[in-house]
Amino acid sequence: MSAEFEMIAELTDGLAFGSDVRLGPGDDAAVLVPRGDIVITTDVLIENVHFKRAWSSAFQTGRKAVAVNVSDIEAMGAEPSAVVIGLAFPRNLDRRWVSDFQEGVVEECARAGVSLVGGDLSSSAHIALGVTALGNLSGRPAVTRAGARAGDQVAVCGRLGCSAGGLLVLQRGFGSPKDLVLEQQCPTVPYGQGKVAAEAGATAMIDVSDGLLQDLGHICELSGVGIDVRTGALKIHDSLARLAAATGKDPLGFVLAGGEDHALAATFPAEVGLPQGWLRIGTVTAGAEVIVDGMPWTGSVGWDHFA
Ligand SMILES: Nc1ncnc2c1ncn2[C@@H]1O[C@H](COP(=O)(O)OP(=O)(O)O)[C@@H](O)[C@H]1O
Ligand SMILES: Cc1ncc(C[n+]2csc(CCOP(=O)(O)OP(=O)(O)O)c2C)c(N)n1
Ligand SMILES: [Mg+2]
Repeated sequence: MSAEFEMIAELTDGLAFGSDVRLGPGDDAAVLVPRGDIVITTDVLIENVHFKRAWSSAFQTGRKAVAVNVSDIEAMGAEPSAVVIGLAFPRNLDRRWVSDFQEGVVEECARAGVSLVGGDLSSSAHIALGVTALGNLSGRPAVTRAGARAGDQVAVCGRLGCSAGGLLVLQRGFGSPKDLVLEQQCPTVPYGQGKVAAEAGATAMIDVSDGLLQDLGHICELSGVGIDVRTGALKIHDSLARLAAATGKDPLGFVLAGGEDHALAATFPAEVGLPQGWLRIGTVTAGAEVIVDGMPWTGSVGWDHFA
């Protein structure tokens, strides 16, 4: 067998599949049994842009590749079902990196409740990952970015600011606070909460990947509304407060604009009781943009690949 096919056989040996997988890896394409409308999303992760081998283990990178993609499925109010992963890496990369990466992929797939149903391998100068995730709506409508209405509550579920704090720690050559670094190496996605929010009546939803203010701005733009964020309602994790104090930074900067949180942000009608684990952080207004404590925000709103 060629080295490539041997590797594929190793990577796909012993995978477990959900009940909606008719055919997994090994053929030209996988076959899934849909439950209602299907949602599909893709994100690439590039070495030295999204992760560094010196900062994250292969296992953590495998987990992150799945987590950041499934997070978009959650944000549509869907139940994650399957992922396919394209993996390109240098010919001389230690094969151990690839097998550890795959262990991380399999671990996160189990946490997220998805089946790995296919992929692709290629050689390349740097490690590049392309992940596509699918989810089922089971008869529910998708929760888009376009449904927020003035008067709605704005709420989040998940951790804000920790991943960006961890990035700063790593950039400065440190390894602690450990909880922040772990969040950067692989964000904690609130799996299952997308469907919970949808069933609770969420009117719009997004996963926070580029920074809370920037991502809430997408809801404003597509819903034709404004959002007023109340900073007093935001949770600032203890270790983030310590990092901010030690580096002379405003902890709110991490929480409002850090990015890679993969928390869910959603809007709910005013009369709805928020599901457990969701924190109200603001209100949808009749305006047209995101404001903070009633004022325009002059700081960074988040990550831009091409700025
Ligand atoms: N190269 C592309 N071709 C087609 N659609 C794209 C492309 N890049 C991004 N999009 C679409 O633009 C929207 C915003 O993309 P992005 O900011 O990456 O969203 P997210 O933060 O949810 O990953 C998504 O609906 C995505 O599918
Ligand atoms: C080596 C390295 N440098 C910088 C970052 C920070 N960073 C990279 S991408 C990104 C934003 C999220 O990525 P993106 O590709 O925009 O995801 P999407 O919004 O499409 O889900 C951030 C904060 C990082 N994680 N690793
Ligand atoms: Mg994207």
